[in-house]
Amino acid sequence: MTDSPGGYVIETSGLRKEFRSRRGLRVAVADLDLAVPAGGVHGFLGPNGSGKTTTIRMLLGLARATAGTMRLFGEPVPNRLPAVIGRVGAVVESPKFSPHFSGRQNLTLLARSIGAPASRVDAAVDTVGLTGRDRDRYKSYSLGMKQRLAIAATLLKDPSLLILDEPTNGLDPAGIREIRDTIRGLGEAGVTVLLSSHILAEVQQVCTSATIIGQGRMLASGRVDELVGASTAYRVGVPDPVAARRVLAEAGFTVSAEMLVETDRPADLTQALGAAGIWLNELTPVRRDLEAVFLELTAGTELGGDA
Ligand SMILES: Nc1ncnc2c1ncn2[C@@H]1O[C@H](COP(=O)(O)OP(=O)(O)OP(=O)(O)O)[C@@H](O)[C@H]1O
Repeated sequence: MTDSPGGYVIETSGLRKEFRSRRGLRVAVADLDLAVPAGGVHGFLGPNGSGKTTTIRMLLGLARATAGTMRLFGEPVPNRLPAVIGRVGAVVESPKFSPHFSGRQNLTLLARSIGAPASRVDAAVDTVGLTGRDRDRYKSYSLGMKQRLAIAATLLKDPSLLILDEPTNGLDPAGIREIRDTIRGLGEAGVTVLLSSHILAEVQQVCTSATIIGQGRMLASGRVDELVGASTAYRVGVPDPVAARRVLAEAGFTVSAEMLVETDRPADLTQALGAAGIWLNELTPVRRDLEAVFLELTAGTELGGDA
């Protein structure tokens, strides 16, 4: 739940971060307006170096913004961070667990140190699917299990916002799937999750909404189905593709080699063909996946430049 009047759990406005070094000024985040709605899993997507970690670090008070404003649960941060941080769980860097203790022992120690009830350990272990392996030593865990334990650690304080920075980095497909299932479960349980990632397929499967950034700037934001559906291509099947291609070109449509036409006016397409006496035997919408949208939007933004 959120106290924010706009219903957003995370809001930034004109957020900017500059790094100064001997090599000059590097703008890591520029004029970023982020709005993460309450509930569900929100993807925070961008190529390497696009400013995701820097944004998250600013939200958590780990880095100072050069300009702009930020709110968590409607409260301005970093000023009011102490008032809201108890409701925020975050996995930004690899947490330090003791390798010789079991996952459960690590969690129990942590729960004690933050004053969380011991009963939360059971709930956290269960939520991340570590039940049955929780009494094994941490050092025997796979990378995926270690990452799930890191998420379990953030759940000890029963957060309503969970911020995960590239939680599947370095995991194999099975590990990625485990984390994905865990995150999906958390979203379904009513936790708002900000999931930073550059793995598109995973985000598309788990996120309800997403923000795409490139070179620290917002490129697109909205519900995943809207982002993906913003552009729909149609596969056109006709008995005479050569004639159809000519008619469609004259009507102002661009037709790909595979007879795909990108348009939001399929009725105009059928009308143009029908008027020329060409009747369709197929008109299939082909939705792009998030990866295609992402690659298109972020083309040329992979290399962070010095300003
Ligand atoms: N402490 C720092 N000093 C100087 N430059 C920095 C610092 N931290 C980040 N940067 C630069 O800011 C830009 C954004 O980096 P950031 O780590 O936020 O990107 P990211 O989207 O999280 O990337 P990745 O997916 O690789 O983790 C990069 O160009 C990076 O080199």
